[in-house]
Amino acid sequence: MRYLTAGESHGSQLTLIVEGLPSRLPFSREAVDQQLARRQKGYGRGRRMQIESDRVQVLSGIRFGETTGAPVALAIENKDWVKWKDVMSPDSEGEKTEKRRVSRPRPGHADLNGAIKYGHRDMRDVLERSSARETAARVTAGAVARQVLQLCGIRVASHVVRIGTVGTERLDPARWTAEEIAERSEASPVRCLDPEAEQAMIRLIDEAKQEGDSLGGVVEVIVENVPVGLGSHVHWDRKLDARITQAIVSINAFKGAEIGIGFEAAERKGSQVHDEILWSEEKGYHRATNRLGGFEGGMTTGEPIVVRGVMKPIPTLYKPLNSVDIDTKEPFQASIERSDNCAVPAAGVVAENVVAWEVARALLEKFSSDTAEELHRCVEQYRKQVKEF
Ligand SMILES: Cc1cc2nc3c(=O)[nH]c(=O)nc-3n(C[C@H](O)[C@H](O)[C@H](O)COP(=O)(O)O)c2cc1C
Ligand SMILES: C=C(O[C@@H]1CC(C(=O)O)=C[C@@H](OP(=O)(O)O)[C@H]1O)C(=O)O
Repeated sequence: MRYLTAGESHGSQLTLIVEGLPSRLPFSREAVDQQLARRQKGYGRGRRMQIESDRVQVLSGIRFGETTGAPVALAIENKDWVKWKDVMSPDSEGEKTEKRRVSRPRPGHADLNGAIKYGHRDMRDVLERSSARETAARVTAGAVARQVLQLCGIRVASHVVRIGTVGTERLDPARWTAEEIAERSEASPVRCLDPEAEQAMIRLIDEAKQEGDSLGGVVEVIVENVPVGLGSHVHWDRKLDARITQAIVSINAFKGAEIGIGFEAAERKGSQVHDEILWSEEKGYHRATNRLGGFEGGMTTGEPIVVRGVMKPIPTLYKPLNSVDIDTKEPFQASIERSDNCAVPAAGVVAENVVAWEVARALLEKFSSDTAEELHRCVEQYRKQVKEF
């Protein structure tokens, strides 16, 4: 299974093609729209989110609520486009307008590097595509992938574990199910499970906004009921933990990812890191702990996948940073029209969906899956086989 996205932030729409889905998979447009709506929420978002109301349009590959096995083409309209039609015109006869031309690169964005690399004197040709607007298409891909996961009883959830200096304790996995995490985080404006930390995070976002500053943070994604042995130890690019961390770091503004206790493993002794193996009639093989976040040797262990991603603070600041105009080579202080000042809660939804995609992709690689029924049968049979191993 693979996907491609296309589209600019202020162009007419985002386009997504998903190829390799099983046929006869029930497809719910409402479930995709639900994920899109979740991505638009979260305390700290800017005015653009009041303009957009993302909904998926199905162009091909689905008939009467089921996949046919053909590529699925989907689109999400950019409502803001009506105000940008002349600036974003694809017609060669269209006037290459000076209006909205960008000659002032914003620190922390792709503007300057992209302009130098692709030879653009108008950095709009870079920033339109580098914008995190594109994450709406990636959430759509993840929402489609979740329909594969749902068929196999695999659940995905996420929550915010840090914004700026305010963080929460690690979850006790025995206490929290994916369903509870999803429910509780959804009820919180910052998608945090701890009510005290939630209030402190909100205060921090308000303070940063008043100062014209921005904030980053950390999100955690949990995937439950994953079969043992997704991914592989035999080759670097088949290791699922590596694919998942790449997916996380590919989200705009994400600078790192860790599996399980991640960087904390460096400080601990081996006996405090590795998860002892147990067996019982009821559960089959399982682990006493899940410090390694559901992975050994690039393969799933059957314990929940636990992955965290760190997001840098939003680079566009109302408090201006120094930069250099590429026309005059003169220094200037960046001024802005609108921006998010914290997008960590929204980015958590993106993280959740890119992880869902990678898990579904690994599932379809492992199991025979021309039809949804075939995939379901193979997964069930394998789960039985694992228990009898
Ligand atoms: C959901 C989401 C919303 C974002 N919103 C903004 C924004 O409003 N303003 C901004 O400057 N950056 C925003 N960003 C971050 C930039 O897109 C990102 O920092 C930039 O494209 C440069 O990429 P890099 O940080 O990965 O190097 C957002 C990121 C995400 C994931
Ligand atoms: C449009 C979205 O996020 C945008 C991501 C973004 C950036 O620079 O990444 C900048 C802002 O866009 P604009 O400059 O149009 O206000 C955000 O609103 C979205 O998440 O759908």
